[in-house]
Amino acid sequence: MDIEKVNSMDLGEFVDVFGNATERCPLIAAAVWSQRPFSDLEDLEKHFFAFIDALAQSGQEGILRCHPDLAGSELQRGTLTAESQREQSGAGLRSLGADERLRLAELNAQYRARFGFPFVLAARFSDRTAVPRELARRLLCPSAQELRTALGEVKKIGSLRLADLLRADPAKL
Ligand SMILES: NC(=O)NC1=NC(=O)NC1=O
Repeated sequence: MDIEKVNSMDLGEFVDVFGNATERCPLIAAAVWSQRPFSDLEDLEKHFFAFIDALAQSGQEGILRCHPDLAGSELQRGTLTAESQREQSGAGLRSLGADERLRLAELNAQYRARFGFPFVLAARFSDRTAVPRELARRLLCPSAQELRTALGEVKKIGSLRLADLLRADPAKL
């Protein structure tokens, strides 16, 4: 899809296509739409990120809370969004052993209890051994630093998803 096609979209089309660039946060796409026209993918991405950066901390934490746990109940139940499903499967999280899954569930629960939002990491840059290692490491970080780190992961996920969408053939959308 080329950027001219993106710039020609009405609000409904734009949110249909880009609404899940940030997991379960279509509001961001609805806000970014009004910033068109975009010069290229990088410019589009910049507007998504600027929206996130401009939010109050409560809004930023809200974005994190919209993310399903890695290897959590939604993965088991098959209720993940298509993008999350692909990302988590690609990291090998669908084939964890019972003990691996239990350890991740425990670490996710500790993390959420400490920070008040779920552990978020760009699964496409990770794998089944790195996820628990990163979770255990970040569990020890100061809250303010961890919020920044987690939002950085949201941006990595968004960047990959936007790149996929811009590469996608509109006929298949
Ligand atoms: N909690 C998460 O980090 N979730 C996810 N990361 C991804 O890359 N996809 C997800 O669903």
